[in-house]
Amino acid sequence: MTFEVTPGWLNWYEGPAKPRFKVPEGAVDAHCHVFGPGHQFPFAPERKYTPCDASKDQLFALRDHLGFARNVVVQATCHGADNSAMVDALQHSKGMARGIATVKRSISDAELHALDAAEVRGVRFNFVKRLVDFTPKEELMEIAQRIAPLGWHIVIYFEAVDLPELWDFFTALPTTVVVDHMGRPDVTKPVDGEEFQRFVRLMDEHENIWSKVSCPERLSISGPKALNGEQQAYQDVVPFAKYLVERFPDRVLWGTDWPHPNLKDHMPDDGLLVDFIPQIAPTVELQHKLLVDNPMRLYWPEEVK
Ligand SMILES: O=C(O)c1cc(C(=O)O)oc(=O)c1
Repeated sequence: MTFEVTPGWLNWYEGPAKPRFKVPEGAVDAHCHVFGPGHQFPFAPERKYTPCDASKDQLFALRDHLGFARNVVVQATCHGADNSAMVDALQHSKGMARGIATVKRSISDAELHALDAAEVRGVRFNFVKRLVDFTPKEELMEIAQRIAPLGWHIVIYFEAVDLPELWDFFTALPTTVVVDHMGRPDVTKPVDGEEFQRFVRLMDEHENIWSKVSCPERLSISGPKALNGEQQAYQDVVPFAKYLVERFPDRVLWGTDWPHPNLKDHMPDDGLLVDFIPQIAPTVELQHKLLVDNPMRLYWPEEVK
């Protein structure tokens, strides 16, 4: 099957810079995706966008180039609840990748156990309306109750304005909960303003809630863009991510978000995205927690003494 990409689609950046920031040994890129390839793993009929291909081999090449050791591959919405491209990536990673799946309520216990055997460690619940159709909360809660005994966790993706309405549901989830991209704050608003502080309170009051301090390229309004060697990219996002890293050092994760679905303005140089890390995690200790200790505890606990 061949697919035509969504008009205006930006392909991931080829030939990224070698990062100047040397990530610690054993670092984990805890949020990335694979897309297809479409001829091998067709995109889902219910998808809201059709991306370019971004294969597991291209992902692993990027991992090595950036100096990372491991990946967490998050099911992209363009594959719906067909996790085969993501699982195929895990199975070819030599144990160096874990996965986050999307599942429907109709999934059987045997299918869940097969995903577990393939090193899937969680499910993603997506509330971003441009990406997915609505799923009733009772269906999601039923899935949550079924995956909890596997020791899995739940990844949630939502926009900051929707947090009040989703608060009760999120805080009732029975597992560790990981928020994608800091709950997508509006970075034109102040860090100490009501909206971001609501998110901080969510993490403050609920010790099972973690955050990915990822996607400055998605959230930034001011730039500058991570292109052409820029070492001070996305200045307006720095205070938000740094705040979370310093306040919740043991509950933050970082990921490239490669291949960066749905960016409209520019495609960042992933090498320069890595150079963003010391802006938000300014000490060696914070960097080690963010890139090694925290993701290892969540995704490879059997290797953590
Ligand atoms: O903001 C997005 O467009 C986006 C989309 C997806 C996905 O389609 O799965 O994942 C992300 O992490 C971010």
